[in-house]
Amino acid sequence: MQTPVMRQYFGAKEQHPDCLMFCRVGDFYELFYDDAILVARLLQLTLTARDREKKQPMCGVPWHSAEAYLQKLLRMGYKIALLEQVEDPKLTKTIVKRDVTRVLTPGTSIDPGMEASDSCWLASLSVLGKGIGLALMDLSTGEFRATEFAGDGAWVAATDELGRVKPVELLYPGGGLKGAATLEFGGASEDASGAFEGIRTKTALDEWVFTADYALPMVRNHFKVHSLDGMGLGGHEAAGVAAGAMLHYLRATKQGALEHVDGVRFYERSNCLELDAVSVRNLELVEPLFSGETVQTTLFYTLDACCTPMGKRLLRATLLRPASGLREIAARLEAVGEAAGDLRKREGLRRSMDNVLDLERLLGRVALDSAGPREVLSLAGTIGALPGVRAAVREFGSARWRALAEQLDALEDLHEMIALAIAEDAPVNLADGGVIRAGVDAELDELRELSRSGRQALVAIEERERQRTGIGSLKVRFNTVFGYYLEVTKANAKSVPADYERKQTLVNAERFTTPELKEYEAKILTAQERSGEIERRLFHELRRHLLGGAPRMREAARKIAEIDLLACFSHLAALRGWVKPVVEESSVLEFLGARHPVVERRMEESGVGRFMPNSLHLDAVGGPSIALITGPNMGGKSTYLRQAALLVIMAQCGSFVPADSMRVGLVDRIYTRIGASDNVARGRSTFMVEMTETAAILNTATAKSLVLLDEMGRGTATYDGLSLAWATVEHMHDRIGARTLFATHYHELTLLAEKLARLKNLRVTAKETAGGIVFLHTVETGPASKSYGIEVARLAGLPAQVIGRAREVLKVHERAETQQIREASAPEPASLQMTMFTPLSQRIVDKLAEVDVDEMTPREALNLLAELQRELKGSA
Ligand SMILES: Nc1ncnc2c1ncn2[C@@H]1O[C@H](COP(=O)(O)OP(=O)(O)OP(=O)(O)O)[C@@H](O)[C@H]1O
Repeated sequence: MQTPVMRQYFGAKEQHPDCLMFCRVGDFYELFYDDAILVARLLQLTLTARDREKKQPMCGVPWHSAEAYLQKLLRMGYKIALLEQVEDPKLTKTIVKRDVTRVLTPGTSIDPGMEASDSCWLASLSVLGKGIGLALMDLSTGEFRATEFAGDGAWVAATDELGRVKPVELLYPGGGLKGAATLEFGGASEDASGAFEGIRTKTALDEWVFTADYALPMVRNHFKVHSLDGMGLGGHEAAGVAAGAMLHYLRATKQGALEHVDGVRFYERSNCLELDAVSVRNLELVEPLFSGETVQTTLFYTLDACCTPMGKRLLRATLLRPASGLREIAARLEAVGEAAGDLRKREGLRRSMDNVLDLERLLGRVALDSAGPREVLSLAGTIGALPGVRAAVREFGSARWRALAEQLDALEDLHEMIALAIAEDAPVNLADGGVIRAGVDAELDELRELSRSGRQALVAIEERERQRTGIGSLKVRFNTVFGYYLEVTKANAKSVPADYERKQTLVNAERFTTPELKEYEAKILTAQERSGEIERRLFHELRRHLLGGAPRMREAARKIAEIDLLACFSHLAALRGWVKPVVEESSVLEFLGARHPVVERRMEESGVGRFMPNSLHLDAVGGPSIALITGPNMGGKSTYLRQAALLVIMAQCGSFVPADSMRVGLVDRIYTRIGASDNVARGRSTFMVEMTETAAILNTATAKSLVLLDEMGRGTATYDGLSLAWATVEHMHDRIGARTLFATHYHELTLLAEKLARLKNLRVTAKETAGGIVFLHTVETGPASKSYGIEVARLAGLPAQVIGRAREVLKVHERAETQQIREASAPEPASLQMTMFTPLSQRIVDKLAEVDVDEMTPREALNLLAELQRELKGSA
């Protein structure tokens, strides 16, 4: 038979089938059945059972230390429902009522171990007609935004955005995303579904949640507006629906009133220098290429000199979405230049932010009702620093600094509100008392006086009783179970007067009370209880008032982030001697004496070597638009390619760059096809991944894009790879005209320079010395010499005859190949196929050369003939 608790448990489990049910029983959270088996294994807890037959497995964690266990499970991607006792067990005669008071999910719970610079995104994806809506929320800061994708590439663009943002949890319509995608977007869905694999927690919601009729009013009601136009969501129904479904989910999981979520912003992905998920990963903008590697390889790490968590988060977001407007970039660069040039003012500004803590997250904690008195004091401390920041910004004269000083609300009234209400030495927990300042509430002051005098009276009683009984060690003590008592050691128990009433006997001591003590106890405890109530009421009133100012605090946080980011860029520019890039409306990409910011810094830190500066000049109109880079392995080709992209990203973010000079015409999008991907784990071959990425580039790059292609074609047979690389370069040159850097091992491609007017050959240089090849890492004009392989072999000690013979063979091959390729690069594509590579005929020739005709029977000769013919036909 089921016990009442189990009945409650099953009822709750039925409503939250996808959650681990943590059921509060006394001082424990208990888990039952499959949940218990799973959690015991995951958290290494002891599995017990409710019954003798062990048919009802269970395990539990102490309630007061549950937090750490919950966080562990959330990090693993699980969802948890808390089935709490919702009435005081002391006040009920029957079974205590239990309800699910909160559902914790990876996207809705705030991980205290989260880095300040990290965001924890909950994503919601809607499909409405041909449009896809995406909403994103970071509950810890209240950041809420939405966007929309339409047209043929919608599905790919949406999944790409998910790949960039990397949400921890995704909400989607229960009918299944893949189904919806196939329905609406045909073949694209196959690829797109891959992007979801990286998201650990996927939560399907009923499809009606994602309808306009339900979801749009949800948004309007939450923000108390009549129309969504004001938030930029007018005309973007799919985005609005995604946002509404998310609010539904937050309500269903009982996340509270969410006062800090005070608006949802519509954003356009195309309003910035576009970086797809592949490039973000390849360029290691915010995360190392392979998880587990050190973060020091990321651009974010190299550029993070921010003073505040808001600044760090904005830096990260900015690297993922660099600006694409000249005016915006110019304004930032001007501000950075001014602050970089004035050490005193710049340091003044950075120091002014020393006491600025995580304003957004503190506000988030206040809104989610998890902030204690100390955190409210931290909030006050942070707000109190704002006037100083504003004054420091006012020192500067450029337009952006002036605008920021103007717009930064120093929130003096909110600071005063907290400072007047909360005691400076307030405890961590509200329940400990002493939170509200004296003078705020007359009744509270009176009650405090009462309990203070009560306690004084107890001291007096202790002193008097010691005199009276002659027991020097007699003490008045308190504990929550027995209240106040007189404690006397066992040895002295015989000296206790008759009017003492025994309360409790311990091993070494006896505890007593007296009518007088009882009277004081009642007084003190009532006063304390009452003042606790008043403190709670006042604290919650303060919280409500503060939340009234939430939109202003969030706005101030945004301004601080901008100020901090500009200060960070200025600091790096000055410290590292970086220069201001010229960002213009042209088709040029030019840098002189430039360095890879991450590699250079790592070399400096390790004290090994020095980064060799290098230069580049490309011009999509008129000048060379494609640089073909050849040279030995380890020569620095990849570094050179990435460096070009990183400098463009930095410049368009508004940062100075590590170069003697740099000029760049606005780039609309950066494409990268770099090295072997680790997508193989997802079951697609390296070559397939490579070609998919190349296809995306060839289909969507424009004359304003920057394209990096590194070792294209390596994943397949040499001839296939070379042909594809060859055709790709031609297409980039003739049809797209994007500024392109193409690093390759196919030496044959360098001959393309004779045919393509806007292609130039560059080589990374190396020098042969007695001790081996020394990489100079300089980039020069011209194709690389081909014989590095043979040189390496010589240094490795291959016999001189072999090296000599290899040189001869190489020469013959080079001569023949050059001739063939020249012929192949003539316009007719058919001749390219036939003359350049003849692998099949080569195989037939090889086979014929192998046979000894004298040893063959006529039958064998005929068989061979048939076999060769089959091969010929099979390949036709
Ligand atoms: N300009 C430079 N100055 C100093 N060191 C450099 C420079 N460029 C690259 N390096 C260093 O040389 C090494 C090889 O660079 P990189 O990986 O770019 O070579 P690669 O030519 O792409 O090699 P592979 O063809 O094997 O991929 C790296 O460790 C890098 O730190």
